[in-house]
Amino acid sequence: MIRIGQGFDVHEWADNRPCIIGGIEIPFERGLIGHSDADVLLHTITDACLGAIGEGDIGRHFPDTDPAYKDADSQVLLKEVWKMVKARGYELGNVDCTIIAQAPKMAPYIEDIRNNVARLLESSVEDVNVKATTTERLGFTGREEGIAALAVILLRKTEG
Ligand SMILES: Nc1ccn([C@@H]2O[C@H](COP(=O)(O)O)[C@@H](O)[C@H]2O)c(=O)n1
Ligand SMILES: C[C@@]1(CO)OP(=O)(O)OP(=O)(O)OC[C@H]1O
Repeated sequence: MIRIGQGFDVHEWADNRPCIIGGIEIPFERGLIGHSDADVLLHTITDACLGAIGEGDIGRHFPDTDPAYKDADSQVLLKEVWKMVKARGYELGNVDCTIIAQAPKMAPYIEDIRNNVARLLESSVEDVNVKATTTERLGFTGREEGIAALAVILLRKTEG
């Protein structure tokens, strides 16, 4: 049995915030705003996992009104959701993600992010793909007001 899930998230840029994407701190003049650490990519993957198992979305499980999640490490949130995935008897088939950002240039950090996502999903790095695109300066990402991320995940029932 296989299940598919998709995720999408947006966070706004701000000064004096760390830029954390995929659990990796990226040297950049700005960072992302959120109730948590605002890791747009990990939120997207978390939502894709929840979608695949029919469990709603990240805000339902980790409300942005709950002080427990103030400045939360999004890696911890994804790990919690991954436990739910495993408890239902699923493992990763593959996950494919896109970071939509005019800046920073993501290419130097993509492999580190990919390895970190594979670690969080207890999976092989070959089953994780992370890519980036600009929007050619168009729209809110192009104006560098914020960034967005998309993910599609395939889960499969573990054998036995
Ligand atoms: N924030 C980004 C955006 C893009 N890249 C890399 O550049 C390539 C070309 O981007 P276009 O938006 O012009 O298609 C893209 O394929 C990525 O490899 C990046 O590193 N960081
Ligand atoms: C992660 C949570 C919880 O801290 O907060 P934010 O960092 O604001 O992120 P968002 O992507 O808006 O979604 C879910 C939230 O509940």
